[in-house]
Amino acid sequence: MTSYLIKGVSILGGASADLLIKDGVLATGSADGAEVIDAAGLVALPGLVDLHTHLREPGREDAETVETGSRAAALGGYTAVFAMANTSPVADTAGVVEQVWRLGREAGLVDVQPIGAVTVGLAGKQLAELGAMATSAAGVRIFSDDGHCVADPRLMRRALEYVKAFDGIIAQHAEEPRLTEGAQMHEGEVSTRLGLTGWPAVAEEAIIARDVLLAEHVGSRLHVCHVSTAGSVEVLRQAKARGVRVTAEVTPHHLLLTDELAASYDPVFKVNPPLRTAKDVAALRQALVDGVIDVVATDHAPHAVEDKECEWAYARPGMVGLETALPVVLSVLGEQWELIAERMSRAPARIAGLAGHGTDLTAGSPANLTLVDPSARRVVDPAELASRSRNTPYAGTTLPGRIVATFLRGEPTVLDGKAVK
Ligand SMILES: NC(=O)N[C@@H](CC(=O)O)C(=O)O
Ligand SMILES: [Zn+2]
Repeated sequence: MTSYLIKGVSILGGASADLLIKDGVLATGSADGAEVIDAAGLVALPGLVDLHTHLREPGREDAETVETGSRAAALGGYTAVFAMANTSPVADTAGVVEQVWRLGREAGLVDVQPIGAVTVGLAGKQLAELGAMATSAAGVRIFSDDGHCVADPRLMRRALEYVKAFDGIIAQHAEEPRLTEGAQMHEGEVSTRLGLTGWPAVAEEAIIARDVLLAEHVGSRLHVCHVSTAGSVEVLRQAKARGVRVTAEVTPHHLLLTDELAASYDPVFKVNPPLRTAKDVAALRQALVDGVIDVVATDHAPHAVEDKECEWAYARPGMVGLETALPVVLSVLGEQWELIAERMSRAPARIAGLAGHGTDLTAGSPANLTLVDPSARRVVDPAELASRSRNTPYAGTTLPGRIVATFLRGEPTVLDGKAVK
């Protein structure tokens, strides 16, 4: 195995230092024979961990595959991603989660950890084989019907009870379906002006409020996907203060973009939950700093051209995000490297119980890390994305930061800003 000496790097914004990688781990001692990487001006972060990625395989390999999504992830500085279960067939059996897990291993660019569905076929009627997925080779710990809400409270309670036995997590896409029928965007001033049916903030907040009570009652772990409203933040703040075992994520796009963008009628801005108001964006940013929101998760949602380049009403919701997540977060938080490492690497690894990721880059830990050039600026060009899909809301936008290199267990997956395979 090649050894690497990363010279003159700033670890999490600290003074310039050298990092030695030997046999896949961070090491001390002689750097003889090591390949030298000049990292002057670069910042080293633990490899990023994404709790919410849609890889579309099996079923929609025209939009993304485990391999193309893994490459996009590595280029974004990620060393692990959690693959959502809304594939076709749905990842609701040990067989499908093992298939996704195996495809991830074969691609070898990031650790792909499958998320299992909560209900059979995401239909919200009957619990899936959670235990069989947990004990499968994929070792599933997180379950989600994401794309759909587990709306039936009795089913949600049962799921929380079931996973408690093995300290599993139910990740909820919080959307009361009766309140979002026909919804095209956030319900508010802009939706009224545009004449589009709205998804009210309360449709998200009501489910989060219900679920934190259920999680508290059961004593089990709840994770809230893509929190998007100021009211949700307040519900979470209160629940956490009471000691409820709840964690939450926010996407980069909900930290930056607002519902005003829907006025363009460009479906690239159509996403679930929808882009909200500037007031919501401000509350989400504050919650991320406070820790009421634990992690940034991409909700990378690639879609084929025909599903996005059509009329707003017919377009599928979702945006790609793996390759722009860190630049967007940098533009929002600035160079707060400790905070970025916590919210994009350590906290997600800790929540998921993912060993070897989100470490503090000291000798002995697996060399899962990424090198970022914070002084670089990049104009986002959809044509340059490694993802098989092009539905980025940042086309033509200048974002700070460039991912220069990523290492997975000491092997480079990205060098000089390019994927190595
Ligand atoms: N976020 C989205 O708008 N879409 C996601 C599903 C989801 O995360 O809810 C998708 O699978 O496309
Ligand atoms: Zn969702």
